Amino acid sequence: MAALHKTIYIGPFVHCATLTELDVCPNGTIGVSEDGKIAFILRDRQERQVPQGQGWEEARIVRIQDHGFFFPGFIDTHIHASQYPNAGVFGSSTLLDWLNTYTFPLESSFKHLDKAARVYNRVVARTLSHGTTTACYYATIHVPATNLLADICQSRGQRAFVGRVCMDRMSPEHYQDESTETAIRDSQACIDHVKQIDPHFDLITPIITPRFAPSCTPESLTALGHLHQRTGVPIQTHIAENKPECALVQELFPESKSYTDVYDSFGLLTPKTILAHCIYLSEEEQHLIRTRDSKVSHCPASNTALSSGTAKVRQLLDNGLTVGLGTDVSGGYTPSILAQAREALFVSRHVAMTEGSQAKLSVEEALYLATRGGAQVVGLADRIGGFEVGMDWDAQMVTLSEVSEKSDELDQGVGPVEIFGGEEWGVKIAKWVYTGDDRNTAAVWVKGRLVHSRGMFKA
Ligand SMILES: Nc1nc2[nH]cnc2c(=O)[nH]1
Ligand SMILES: [Zn+2]
Repeated sequence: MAALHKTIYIGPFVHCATLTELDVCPNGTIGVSEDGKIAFILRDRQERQVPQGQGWEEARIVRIQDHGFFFPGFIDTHIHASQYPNAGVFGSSTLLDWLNTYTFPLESSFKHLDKAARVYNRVVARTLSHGTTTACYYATIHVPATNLLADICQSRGQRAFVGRVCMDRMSPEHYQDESTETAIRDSQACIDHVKQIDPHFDLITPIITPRFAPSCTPESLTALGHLHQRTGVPIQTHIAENKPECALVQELFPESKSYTDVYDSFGLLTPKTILAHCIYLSEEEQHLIRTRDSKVSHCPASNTALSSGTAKVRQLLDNGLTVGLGTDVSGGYTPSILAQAREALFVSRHVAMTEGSQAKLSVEEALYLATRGGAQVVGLADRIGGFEVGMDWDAQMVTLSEVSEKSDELDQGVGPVEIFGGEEWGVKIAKWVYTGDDRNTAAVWVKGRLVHSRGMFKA
């Protein structure tokens, strides 16, 4: 479902021009046609020239309130929808014991479809409320629940990549694929389901999801490589997240040169592969990923929460890798990509404490990773991540309100960003990134369809 009506969005808009530069248009007008695509962009309200004779006279108008602006929707390149009930629950665990203690028991409960329905409806609604217009979801091993997640994303209007998790070892027997044959059969069933509900993958795309190398036998990795080759469906997995995990991979795949080489040797390192974490990668591995044009999902909150390590994002970027942000719920504690931008900024400062100040990311760079970078990671850079004519209107309305005269009264329901008037755009954006939350996300659209709204915008 798209926009249904021509709509003209009037007010400031902000998006990323390059990795290091924002494009701020304080007096913008953006026309979005019925198919949800941007039809025109005018940069100066005084000279506004809406196209004549094409029905734009009757278009709906959406105006920005207060100190707000339109911003591209966020792209979460790595999130476990099934782990949402555990967001914030990780204690002092690290990856491998966290999987056994918290994660497998929760995920295995998704054999009950009523549980899946409750959690998946909530996580899609919640991520939309944080401005996430595209999400790359890991579900569980269960076919009915995974298909239900695809259905829910479609009906709620979120653009999504939905993956049935493949794993046939190193988890309780009741929560693993019985065999390579059943793993492939079940993955194919989930691909077929998406083909049925969205034949051209306009909104929902299936994604082949080997959990990570230790969870998969060489036989199933081989078969998943073939499945990718046969179907062209993208791939997502984890890599080099934690030191004991890397040691385990070396032990399980002694003939492989590296963790990256494991995926490469099974045909799983392709331009359509999204690799989460990438903390402990040698220069050689980064070079191999670059050569294969595989993509990186940086998950800073998760990497800190599970004390996995600090990903060297500056180095990854300097080595020519394509990087987006992932919440990695529930390794990560929040479904907010705005929070990931903030966490990425802080993690880069921790890296800078040992590697030098060039490691620090800027606010502009963090926002780039959250939007354009994410769009490149999911292979949709020509459709989402910025505002250009011909791109889809996947956008959020951010509202920042000015502190009132009676500054001792806190307005209920107004977001936490404190604007005092006279702030320049760079300051406003920095305040949003460092102090904002979902209360500042007034409305969210995917392909021109309103998929979330709150507060004043709702009236
Ligand atoms: N963060 C994270 N890493 C993993 N590695 C294998 N499975 C997982 C998972 O569920 N979350
Ligand atoms: Zn993960």
